[in-house]
Amino acid sequence: MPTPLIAGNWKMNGSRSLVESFGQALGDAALPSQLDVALMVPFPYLDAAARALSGSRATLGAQTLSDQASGAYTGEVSGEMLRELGASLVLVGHSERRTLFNEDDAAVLVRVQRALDVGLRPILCLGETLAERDAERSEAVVLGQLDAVLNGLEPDQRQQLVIAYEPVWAIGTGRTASPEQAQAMHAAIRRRLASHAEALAAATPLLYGGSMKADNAAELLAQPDIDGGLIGGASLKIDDFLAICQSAG
Ligand SMILES: O=C(CO)COP(=O)(O)O
Repeated sequence: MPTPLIAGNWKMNGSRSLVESFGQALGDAALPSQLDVALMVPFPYLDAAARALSGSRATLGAQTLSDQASGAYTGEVSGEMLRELGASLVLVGHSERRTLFNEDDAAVLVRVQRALDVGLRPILCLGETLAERDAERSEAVVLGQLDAVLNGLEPDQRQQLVIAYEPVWAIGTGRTASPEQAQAMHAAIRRRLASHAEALAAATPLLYGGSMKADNAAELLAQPDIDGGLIGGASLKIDDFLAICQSAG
């Protein structure tokens, strides 16, 4: 079974002082021994976060990366730059990137490949909209997003993936997927991974995201195929984030 991972996605929130507070609190916290913790902070805070988290077990991640390695792409940030600033993880294909920034499956695959090229571990985000769930297309949509990446990678590259199932209708809405709904999708993802290789299915961490909070985390994390969480809003409050970390122990 993969080591549980709790990753906080700050999105376009936070501040330099919040970075400092999290570094301090995560350094002081008695975290469960079998737990990986990560914070995905906005680009401008990566450098400060690398320093602030250096006395803690938490690793550092970014929220996206350019589909180009370098060059005349004003405003973009390359995977190599993220590595240089101390990131080891990067979100790819978050539903906000897919919807608001028009990143389709091909764009997601290129970014996964760019991340792998420079040694960043991609957290590949998958999820269906409410309309797709209501039309009973959830599994087809999510597995389609997954296949678009798996089929573009070599077997050794697939082993680097972390996968996050984040139903779009549960993100930032306070409406979480039920443990049964989340487990069912995670099991479907696990089966699809197993169709490539049993070892891949066994080793890939599958995170749930979407209104995961201190008071519902334990029930979600108790599901057999949920290996951790990708936390949005609750990752901006240190007490809530630490409580979720404790639930994963
Ligand atoms: O999008 C998310 C994490 O990437 C989930 O956000 P919330 O936890 O705020 O619903």
